[in-house]
Amino acid sequence: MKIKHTEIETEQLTKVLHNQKVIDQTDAYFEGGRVYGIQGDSGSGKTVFLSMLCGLVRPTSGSIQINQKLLGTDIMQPDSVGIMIGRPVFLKEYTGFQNLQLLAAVRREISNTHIRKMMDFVKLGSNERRRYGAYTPQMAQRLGIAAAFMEQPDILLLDGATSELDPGGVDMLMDLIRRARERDALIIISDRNEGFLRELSDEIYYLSEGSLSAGA
Ligand SMILES: Nc1ncnc2c1ncn2[C@@H]1O[C@H](COP(=O)(O)OP(=O)(O)OP(=O)(O)O)[C@@H](O)[C@H]1O
Repeated sequence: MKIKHTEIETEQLTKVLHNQKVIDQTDAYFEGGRVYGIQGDSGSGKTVFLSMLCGLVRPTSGSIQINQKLLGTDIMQPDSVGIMIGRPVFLKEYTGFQNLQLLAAVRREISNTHIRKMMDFVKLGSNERRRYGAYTPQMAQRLGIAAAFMEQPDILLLDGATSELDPGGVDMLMDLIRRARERDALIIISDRNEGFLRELSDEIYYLSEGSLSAGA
């Protein structure tokens, strides 16, 4: 049984891009069992912030600790993380199922049966033989969601995860996020769909001029 309680803490986190402080000396604390919504104008730095939390972008200065381990020094990425940032990237010649199998082969924690169940859950089960290259944008988004959630990660970072989804798809994603919260996952979402963000978030933060502030 998992006893670990997941925590992410940033201290004086700063990212400079093109002489602009996109993130500016930001202190933040996130913990498992909660959903955090990040709002902010286009270009305010939401993607950069989430990309730093999973080790995809290195901070200019300051630190990120995940379960007391320093990201970039003790660990290069979180041990257990599901990420949806930007468009999903998969191999075009492989089917969705084969793409998920490839990802699952890294950790070897889940079986083909589990992957098949996940494909069914995101409503791609009936398209098992279709190559990813022939997927519609909505199918691609659903496969990205399956990839992010299938190993039941401790941390979920979801940036624009509702884009391309129809209302049924948004409901499915909300269901997955709620289940993840129930098993104590730490979830941070940034999304243009404000209703989705407000409905799910335990806490909302606004990112403006490089700083996070608590929202209403
Ligand atoms: N790889 C990069 N190189 C240089 N500048 C970048 C890079 N990525 C982002 N930026 C800049 O950093 C700033 C923040 O971008 P970011 O994509 O994080 O904003 P955002 O809040 O996610 O926007 P949106 O809501 O439109 O997705 C922008 O000014 C952007 O131009």
